[in-house]
Amino acid sequence: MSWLLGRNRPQPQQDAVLAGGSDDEDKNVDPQLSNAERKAMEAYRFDSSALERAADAARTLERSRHAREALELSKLQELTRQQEYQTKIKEYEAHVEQAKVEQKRIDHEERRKTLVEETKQQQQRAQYQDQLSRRRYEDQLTQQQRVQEENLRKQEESVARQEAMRRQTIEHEIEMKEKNRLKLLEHEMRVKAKVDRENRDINLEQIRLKAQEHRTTVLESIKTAGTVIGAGFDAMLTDWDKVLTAAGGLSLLALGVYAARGATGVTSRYIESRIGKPTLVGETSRFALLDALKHPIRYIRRLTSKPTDALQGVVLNPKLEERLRDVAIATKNTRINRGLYRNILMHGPPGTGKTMFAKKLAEHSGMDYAIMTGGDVAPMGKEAVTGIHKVFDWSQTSRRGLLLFVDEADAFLRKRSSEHISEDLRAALNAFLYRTSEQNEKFMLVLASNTPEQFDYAINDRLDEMVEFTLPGLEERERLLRLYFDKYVLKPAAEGARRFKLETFDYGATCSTMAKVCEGMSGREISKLGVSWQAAVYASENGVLTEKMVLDRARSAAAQHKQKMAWLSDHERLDHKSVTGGKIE
Ligand SMILES: Nc1ncnc2c1ncn2[C@@H]1O[C@H](COP(=O)(O)OP(=O)(O)OP(=O)(O)O)[C@@H](O)[C@H]1O
Repeated sequence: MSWLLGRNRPQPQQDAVLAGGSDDEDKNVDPQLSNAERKAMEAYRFDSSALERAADAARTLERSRHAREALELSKLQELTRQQEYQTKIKEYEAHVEQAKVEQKRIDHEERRKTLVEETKQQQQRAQYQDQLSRRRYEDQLTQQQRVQEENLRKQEESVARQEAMRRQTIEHEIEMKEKNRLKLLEHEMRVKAKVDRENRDINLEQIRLKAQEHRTTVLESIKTAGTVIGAGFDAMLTDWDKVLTAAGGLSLLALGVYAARGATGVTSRYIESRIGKPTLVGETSRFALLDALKHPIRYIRRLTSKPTDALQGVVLNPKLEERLRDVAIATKNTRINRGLYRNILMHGPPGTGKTMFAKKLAEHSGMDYAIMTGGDVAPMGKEAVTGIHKVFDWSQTSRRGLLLFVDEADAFLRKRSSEHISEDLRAALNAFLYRTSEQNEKFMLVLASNTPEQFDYAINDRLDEMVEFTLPGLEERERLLRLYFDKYVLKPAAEGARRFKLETFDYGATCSTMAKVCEGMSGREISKLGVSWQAAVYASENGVLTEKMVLDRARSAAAQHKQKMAWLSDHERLDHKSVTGGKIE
């Protein structure tokens, strides 16, 4: 419609029209008027030229052939523009809706976060409250414990004071009694002395009479005996037959005595070589005839005893236990099948259970065992060879099969090339080698040594199995401590032994603590610790073994062990590494 109102017309023309108009108007304005009055008048003036132009245009349009189409077109354009506006409005509304949804989502998210945060804070608050209450409870417990300990201490002190008082009273009583007794004795002696003094003459007379009587009796007896023997001799010497008979009888009696003595010696020597224990054998489970007569019940019990577990009461590391179990099974089957026994070497630090296992092995396999010590061979000198042969002869006669355990075997089975070995020892070694050159179905040889590197090579050559016994590790120490705590403390306490009571504490935990303390100690040292707990109870005043006493003994044993290790000379450290299990502290 702008073209209709002439807005799109070129500006100069319009300006010209406006200017023209203005000129005409200026002509109509009174020249007498001031500028201000003129301006005020212009404000009320109406420019009708635009309306006139519009009317002209409308007339021109009415006259135009395309007026109708132009109007329709302009209407259409107007409609289109309105629709565009509507679309934009709708888009805008959609945007607004979306913004609202987004806002809602953000609000929801915010609320959720707030909720999570609040929950977290509540949890933290609850945890903190919980911690506080726990701490309060622990504090209460500690306080109670302290009070209890204090009470206990006071009670103990009071008991100790009472005990001291009681002891003082008893001592005082004893002292008084002793004094009274001495006074009484003195009085009695004094009275007796007085009486004696008064009766001295009578007593002397009595003694004199008794002595005279005794002398007369003796003289009478001698006189009678002399008369009888003299008469006998007189009768015998006058009769020669009686003399000859007496001489013959005496000679026969002497002969009988000597013959009997000789025969007994020969028989006993024969019996000893067959069944008697050789001097080199220190300990044996084999019963001699005499032992069977002396202890028949023990003998019968042993005959009827069932084989035990070879590792019962022996605590070793699991791998070694497994290996020894194999050895035990093999040995038992060898005995059952009358096979050839294998020779075993057990080496390792002292007190690690070598002898113990050897005995158990024999019991488990149903064999007898005999223990000899290598150190006993050297002092026998020239007799050593005979001694060794006796041991092997005796071993051959065992019906059940014999496990011959040679402890400290290195003492006489050392290298022949060594300068330290004497002639007698060399001969003993040769005898030993001779008797063990072949494997045997009568006896099993088990050698034990702390220093097997000293063995003669010929001995090494005879070994079928070598087993190393090591010092117990932490786990084994704990098992050993439990074993010996049970054996030496719990059992006697449970059996109600007199003056043997045990305080209640966590025994398992105490054993674990001690296992750490007793580092480096051998099985023997730990078993001795068990005995020392018993000694502690017997030495205590009230006969109660407390946890503190148990731990104190363990600490003391560990300190002693350290001291022993420190005493090892350099020579021992180098030569006897196996004494310390390779560990030198
Ligand atoms: N592994 C172990 N398990 C249980 N007890 C043990 C063990 N080792 C040693 N003992 C205890 O120590 C004692 C001595 O052990 P044993 O005589 O067997 O040691 P060893 O190795 O033969 O020592 P040594 O080389 O000095 O002859 C045993 O009687 C036992 O009480």
